[in-house]
Amino acid sequence: MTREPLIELRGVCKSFGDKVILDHIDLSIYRGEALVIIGPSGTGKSTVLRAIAGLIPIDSGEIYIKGKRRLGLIEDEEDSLRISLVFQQAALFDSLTVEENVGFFLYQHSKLPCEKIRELVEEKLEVVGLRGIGDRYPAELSGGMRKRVSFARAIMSNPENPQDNPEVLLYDEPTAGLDPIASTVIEDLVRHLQRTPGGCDTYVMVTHQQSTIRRTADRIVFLYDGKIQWQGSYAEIDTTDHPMVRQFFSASVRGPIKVID
Ligand SMILES: Nc1ncnc2c1ncn2[C@@H]1O[C@H](COP(=O)(O)OP(=O)(O)OP(=O)(O)O)[C@@H](O)[C@H]1O
Repeated sequence: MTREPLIELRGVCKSFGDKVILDHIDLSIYRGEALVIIGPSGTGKSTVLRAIAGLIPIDSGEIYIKGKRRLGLIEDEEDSLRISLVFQQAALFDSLTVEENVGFFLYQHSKLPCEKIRELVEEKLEVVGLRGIGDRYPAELSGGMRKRVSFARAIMSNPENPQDNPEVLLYDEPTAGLDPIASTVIEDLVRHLQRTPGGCDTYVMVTHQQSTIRRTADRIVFLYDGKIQWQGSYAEIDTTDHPMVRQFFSASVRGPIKVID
């Protein structure tokens, strides 16, 4: 029996001006998968995430969500699954409390009583290990805590609309700028959310950090020059003789990847 992907990109192309960023990308994401996209800076990794999220239009190709072709952007139509994006910066509203930030979607889009929303927020804060901080403001938190608050917001769901529960999380460099220990906390949390009811079992992540790749990837895709150049597991990084992967992980300036000055 063939599994149907949750999300499928077929021949996706995207240029900015005359710069081709994605050149006929084919990529399938299956339920329960932990997919990590790697590659040199400026190669289009975040663009892939934003295309999957429906935040930017693609020039050509097709994106299928649970087998149904997406025709516009996320704001134009209802996807049959909710995709949540966790940005590199936690992107919290500074003037709102943690509780108001995490519950933002429900305060805006549901008729649930405030008391119920507060309870749901507290449950999600507990999942990310931050119980009892709902009254604080983002400025009072460390960078790692702010990230975890943004994770809680991403997995927020509405019990009145279970179809709104996030089924895919997109993480854009969740450990960028964090020290190694804070990174470990986030990496553990990513895996924890994947395995915990009330979390989200499928994710696609972009990261540059080797520890994050090692600890959070089931499958890795290597993007360069508009194309997926290589796919494999973390263990296969050590054994592959693919020249781009070798160059990337040996941090060499010599090889097929052009160094941008
Ligand atoms: N909205 C936009 N308008 C014009 N150019 C853009 C836009 N978004 C991205 N780009 C360009 O597309 C290229 C790919 O950007 P993208 O952010 O996807 O790369 P990336 O692989 O995620 O990079 P990094 O690892 O540095 O975060 C870059 O050259 C970037 O400047």
